[in-house]
Amino acid sequence: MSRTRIKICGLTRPQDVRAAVDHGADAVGFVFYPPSPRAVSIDQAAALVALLPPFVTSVGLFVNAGQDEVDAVLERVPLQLLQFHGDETEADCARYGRPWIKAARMRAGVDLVEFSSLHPRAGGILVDAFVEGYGGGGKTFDWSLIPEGFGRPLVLSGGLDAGNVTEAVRRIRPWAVDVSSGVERDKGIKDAAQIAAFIAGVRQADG
Ligand SMILES: O=C(O)c1ccccc1N[C@@H]1O[C@H](COP(=O)(O)O)[C@@H](O)[C@H]1O
Repeated sequence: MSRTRIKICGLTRPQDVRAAVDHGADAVGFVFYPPSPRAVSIDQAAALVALLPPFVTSVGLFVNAGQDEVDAVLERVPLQLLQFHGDETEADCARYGRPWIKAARMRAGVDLVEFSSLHPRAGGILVDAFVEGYGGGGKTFDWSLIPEGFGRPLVLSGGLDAGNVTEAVRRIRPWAVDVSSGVERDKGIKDAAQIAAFIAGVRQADG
């Protein structure tokens, strides 16, 4: 069994990028969704991505962004993976010639297999709790909505933190986990000790 990949999302400060990298994150996420308290400008993101060493993936998160908006970011920020967290169609996501993952907003009645069939070219399906405002809500969802043997790379997110991630990984065995609120001391302000504890919690489940 390979180790669970870890993404730390919603970084806004150089020291938080360094903490994520130093503690062993595989990917870091930057939010390009203006209403989010974690939103970064293009200049800010370019400076933060420049801090990343090789083999740590830079991820750009978008919510129902226009093509011009995404293109403007991609022109200046070397993002390696796109995360579409809104109501984007497969065609919307495929426009940029970059790999992407697609978020499913989970609540009772959502059929993940059907959702997945609508996004056949996404590199993975991220599952997050349905919240007003699209994400970053620090809310868990009913993990039994995830079918056993899902069959595609699954990124588990939504309300994960150092206190629940070990159980989550043991139970779901996702390809990766993604966390934002659960490693923060304030919105957009990460806490190095919580990042370290979160990553240790994942590794404990990996065995
Ligand atoms: O982080 C945000 O502000 C955000 C805004 C809009 C859409 C998604 C957002 N973040 C993503 O939400 C999930 C769950 O986050 P949390 O750990 O529950 O806070 C995660 O995938 C973030 O990447």
